[in-house]
Formats: sequence, structure tokens, C-alpha cells
Amino acid sequence: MTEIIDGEAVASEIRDGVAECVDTLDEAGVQPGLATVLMSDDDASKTYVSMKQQDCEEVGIAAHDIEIDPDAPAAELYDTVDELNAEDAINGILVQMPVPDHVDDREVLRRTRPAKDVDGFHPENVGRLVAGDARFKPCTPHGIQKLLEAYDIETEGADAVVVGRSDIVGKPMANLLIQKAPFGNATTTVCHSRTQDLAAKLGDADIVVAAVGVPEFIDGSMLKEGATVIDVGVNHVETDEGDSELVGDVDFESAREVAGAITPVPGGVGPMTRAMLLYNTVKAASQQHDIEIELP
Ligand SMILES: Nc1nc(=O)c2c([nH]1)NC[C@@H]1CN(c3ccc(C(=O)N[C@@H](CCC(=O)O)C(=O)O)cc3)C=[N+]21
Repeated sequence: MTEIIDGEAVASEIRDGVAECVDTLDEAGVQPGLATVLMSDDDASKTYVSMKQQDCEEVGIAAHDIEIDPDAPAAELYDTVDELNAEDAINGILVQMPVPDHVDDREVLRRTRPAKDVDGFHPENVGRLVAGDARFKPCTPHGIQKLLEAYDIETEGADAVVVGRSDIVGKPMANLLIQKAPFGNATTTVCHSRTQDLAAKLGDADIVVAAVGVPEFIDGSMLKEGATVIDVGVNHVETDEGDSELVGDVDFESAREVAGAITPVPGGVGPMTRAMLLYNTVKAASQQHDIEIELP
């Protein structure tokens, strides 16, 4: 029987644990604060940012939402980041990506104080992750780690294939999978658009993480019987009826016939990404105030 991995349920448990951390911080006189910065007119970006703000409210994190006109000069965003860096009530800063073309996204990442970089994208935090001394694990790969752990899916000795080499998902995911125990010890292959014979690589994989950004790119015929399939795709596609539908990078119907366990889209990785942002925010607050908390 194929197990459908319930990301909403695991995310809800993480949120409960984060809410307890918020209580502990509150007893010490600290309310964690997250700044979300949106410099975009894109509907999907707006939706994600407002979902993150709702999540904050649910667990007791103060959400400070900042919107910048997408036509404003890049300096406006850089200055905003500088101000948030200096603001004591702000423990975490998230600049929703992508930013407009005239803004240098690397400059945004470099400017964000590493201690407040709850996305885990600052070069210092990337380096720490690679060195096996992570401060903030990037939310999506960390959420996937939590999903695999919640479903007792063994990474030790497993053959894992990560499809996609982005800085925000593919690369950090591969780095987590190759780390030493408790989580990791997987033999990990990273595939991408120049990979020859992807199907041959996938056919040997015990764990597949699909993060290519192409709707239904991977189907059941490419997978090994019993494989665990983690679908990171968030593709908005138009249906025959003309409305918009959210689909993953995996063709769910054919993949579920073959897989041992699979995440749906929506309701798989997405909610976990948001939950781990809350996790990183309370972690940031606890570190900035030197208050001990028990992270979920
Ligand atoms: N600085 C930055 N950090 C990010 O973490 C970041 C970002 N920029 N830019 C865009 C991507 C995308 N992303 C998602 C998070 C949650 C869902 C999510 O919760 N999806 C729901 C469905 C949502 C819906 O219905 O549209 C689900 O899969 O069940 C989706 C996408 C975070 N991102």
C-alpha cells in the first residue's frame, strides 16, 4: 500500500511545538518577531507571504509585514534590510523571492544579518550547513528531513536522488542527505537539466526529491517499486476549464502506483516549508536572547 505523506499533519505538530517555544520565550519576556518583506506584484508571492503571516499569528509570533513597490529603486530594499537588521523586536527576516530584476538578490542575502537569516540563505549560513554545523537549515530541505523522520523513512545507506540543483532546495537537500547520522548517510546523486539518462538514475533510487520546477516532469515509469517520492514542485498551471491549478513536479497518479510513500501537492512539502520558517524564527529569538527552548 502506498503511503500518502500528510504534510499538513506533520506541519501542525511542528507548529504546536513552536507554540510551546513561544510560551517559553514569553515567560522570559520575549515575543519573537518575523519581518516578511514583499517587493513583488506576483499573486503567488502575495499568497505565500500572507500564509506565512497567518502561520505566525497562529503560534504567537509577531509578524511585521513590509511591502515595497516593485518599481522602487533597489536601495529601498537594501535600506529596509539594514533597518530590520538593527531592530531588536525583529528576530527573523524573510525577503520573499524572487525580487525584481533591477534588485541584486545576492546583495539582499549578503546584507541580511546571519543571525536573523531564517531562510538560511546568507553565505555564512550556507557555509555552516555544508560544514555540518548548521545554524538555520533552509526551510524546504529541513521540512523534508522532518517528513522523512516522521514517517520513519530510513536515509542511512539509502540511494537518494535529488532532481534540481537550486540554492534554496537542491543543493541544501543534497547536503543534508550526505551528512553523518542522525539524519543523512544517504548515497546522494544530484541530477539537473544536463543529466543524461535521468530515468536510469531514478530507477535505482530509494528516495527521490523532485525540485525541478517543471509540472509533472517525473512519472511512475521512471521510479523504483517502493521508492519514497518527495515532490517539492509548486507549479500553477491552467486547466482545460481555464482555471488555475497547483501541480507538483511529479505525476502523482502514475507515481503513486509505484511508490512506497509519496507527498501530494498541495498538502505535502509546502506546509512543512512554512512550519520550518516558524521553527527558525523561534530559534533565532532564543539565540539572540540566550534563552533555552526545546525545539520540536
Ligand atoms: N525568501 C523566500 N523564502 C521561501 O521560503 C520562499 C520564497 N522566498 N519564495 C517562494 C518559495 C515558495 N514557497 C512556498 C511555501 C509554501 C507553500 C505552500 O504552503 N503551499 C501549499 C499550497 C498553497 C496554495 O494553495 O497555493 C501546499 O503545498 O499545500 C508553497 C510555496 C516558499 N518560498
